[in-house]
Amino acid sequence: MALEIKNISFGYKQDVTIINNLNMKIGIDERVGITAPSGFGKTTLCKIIAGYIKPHSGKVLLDGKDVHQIKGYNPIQMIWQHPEKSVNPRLRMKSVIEAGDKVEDRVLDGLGIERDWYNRYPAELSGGEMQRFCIARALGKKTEFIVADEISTMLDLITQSQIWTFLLEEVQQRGIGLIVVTHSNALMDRIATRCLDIENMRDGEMANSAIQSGGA
Ligand SMILES: Nc1ncnc2c1ncn2[C@@H]1O[C@H](COP(=O)(O)OP(=O)(O)OP(=O)(O)O)[C@@H](O)[C@H]1O
Repeated sequence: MALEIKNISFGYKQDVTIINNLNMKIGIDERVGITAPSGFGKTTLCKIIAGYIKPHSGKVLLDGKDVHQIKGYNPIQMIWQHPEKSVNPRLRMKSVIEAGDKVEDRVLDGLGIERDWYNRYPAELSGGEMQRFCIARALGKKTEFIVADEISTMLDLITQSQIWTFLLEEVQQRGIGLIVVTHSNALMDRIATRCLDIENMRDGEMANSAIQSGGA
């Protein structure tokens, strides 16, 4: 199982290209860190990979299948930087978590999700509690890849550490590929088996050849 980004180009305005003919291949056994300066297009790339934005040209393929054609549960799950923006504010957390694939109790417990949070609305949870729900929701049984876009930036260090310890163990045990965007070198060194600096990737270059980062 591999994720292939093939000749992807995209811009929000016709005359401004943000992503220009990008190529990369990521295996399910990899944890790939993506870096670039602010505003360079990391979130945009994450949204394209997870199927939220269609590229102007090129394709994202999961095991050879175009991810933008996949119907039903999306095996490429994105976890967003701002969890409150990624849930419907009018739904109680029980409905939020049940809207996706079945999430095992082991995952809920591992993330420290208390069951009495289920009856609350998103605005009644802290940012850290909400992010735990969003991570659990992304870990449905049919998930093959997780795209984590700055998911712990707003959390305190203890919560960051708890969440990453669980998430890392989970992806390694279940064989889920991980794509991580972070500005933290320490986190990158802890998590990534490979680091891609998309700022320095030349037009059409295969990102496979980018510099290696330390493994976790
Ligand atoms: N929906 C949108 N419409 C128009 N322009 C957008 C939109 N979303 C993002 N942009 C612009 O596209 C560029 C890339 O944004 P993106 O959020 O992908 O960058 P980033 O590398 O993730 O930044 P950061 O590290 O600050 O989160 C920025 O200049 C941003 O202003």
